[in-house]
Amino acid sequence: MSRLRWLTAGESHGPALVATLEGLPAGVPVTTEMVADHLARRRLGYGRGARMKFERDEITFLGGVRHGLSMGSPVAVMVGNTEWPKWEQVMSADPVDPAELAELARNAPLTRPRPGHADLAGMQKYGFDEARPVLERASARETAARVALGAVARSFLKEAAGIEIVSHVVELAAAKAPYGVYPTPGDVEKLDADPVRCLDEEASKAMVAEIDQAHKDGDTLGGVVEVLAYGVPVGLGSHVHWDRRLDARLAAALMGIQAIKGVEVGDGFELARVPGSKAHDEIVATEDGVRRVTGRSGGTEGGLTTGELLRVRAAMKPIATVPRALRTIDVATGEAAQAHHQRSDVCAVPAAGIVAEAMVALVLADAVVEKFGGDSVTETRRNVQGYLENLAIK
Ligand SMILES: Cc1cc2nc3c(=O)[nH]c(=O)nc-3n(C[C@H](O)[C@H](O)[C@H](O)COP(=O)(O)O)c2cc1C
Ligand SMILES: C=C(O[C@@H]1CC(C(=O)O)=C[C@@H](OP(=O)(O)O)[C@H]1O)C(=O)O
Repeated sequence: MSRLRWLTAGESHGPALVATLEGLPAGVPVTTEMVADHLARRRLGYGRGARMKFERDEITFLGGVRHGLSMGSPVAVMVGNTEWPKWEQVMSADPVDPAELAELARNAPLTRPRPGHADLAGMQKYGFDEARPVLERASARETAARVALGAVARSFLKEAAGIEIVSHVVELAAAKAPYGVYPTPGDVEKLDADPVRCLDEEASKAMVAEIDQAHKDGDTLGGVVEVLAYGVPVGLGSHVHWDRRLDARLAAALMGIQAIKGVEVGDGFELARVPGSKAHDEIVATEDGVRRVTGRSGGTEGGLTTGELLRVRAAMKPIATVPRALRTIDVATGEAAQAHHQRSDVCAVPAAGIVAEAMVALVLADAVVEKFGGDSVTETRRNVQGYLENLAIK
């Protein structure tokens, strides 16, 4: 069961986000630059709103890392919000003079909850009369903290087991990339240079056109991202209990990303539409050992990794803050109203792909530590190698 523990805290317009990762072996290369690179990738993507242009992610390690290597102690990282000076009173931890707050337009009560965001249900559940205390934490700003930890997790995966993670956008509204084209780690630079992180040029253009049209229409869009993990050894996760199943752990982690409403492992829902003879991956003996002729399962069977390419997809619903605002009620009066809207992303599917990579990295890192242990990454690597060399069936 889980060996790596991780938590995030912090609000969208608070001073910073913080994240901790406990259980990481010592000796994992971890640098501020490494985290900054992944946070910069999360900011990419055609269709993101104004905030992405002016805000910066300021990274500070607070613990767990020394001279570029993890020490085995909890890793703590802080991602500063450079927007903070504008929000110091609105989001102050300590009480602020109500007269001073009343002067601030930014602090106007958000009483017209947005359909599709956490606003209304959060206000009802926590007993707030406006949405600010809900949306501050529901916001996907929090995903910056996950991506920071994901950067650490993927460094561990590479060092311990040679695992590498890639993601791409496969659908954006009605535009689709050709099915069955899987980018490799060598394609990451090209993917990151594409406005929507799609490998296929035609599909990329169609996706950009979808975003332009939605922007003109005052609307928002969702899409589907696919995450691939190369080099995953056979036997992560387990068939023996539901919460040890790696497919279940991946699905929960991906579904835990804001706005993700569907997860598929391998061919997922499509497998329900074809007979068994076209659904499973036949097993053959090759010079490279036991292999599968296809990759429909997405690299897991019975909750265990098979040693083949791990492949999961996540479907993101359209952004909730629709510029052509949707119908709602003003909770202060009970009257019909239009949902509050100031600024927002038109589409954040490319960014969601980077967050999905981080979630897959954290789940796989947990599963590697669970199976192979190790207080240092050298020990983990030795255990991985020893296991693979001694597999009874290769
Ligand atoms: C990377 C990313 C960026 C997002 N940007 C916005 C945004 O600008 N405006 C918005 O209303 N929702 C945005 N969302 C979606 C909301 O965070 C999400 O819909 C909300 O937290 C409610 O959760 P739920 O959609 O899972 O029900 C974004 C999500 C992600 C993953
Ligand atoms: C700040 C980020 O994403 C935010 C996620 C988000 C939401 O509602 O989820 C709403 C927007 O923030 P605001 O309402 O302040 O414009 C996005 O910019 C980020 O990803 O770093």
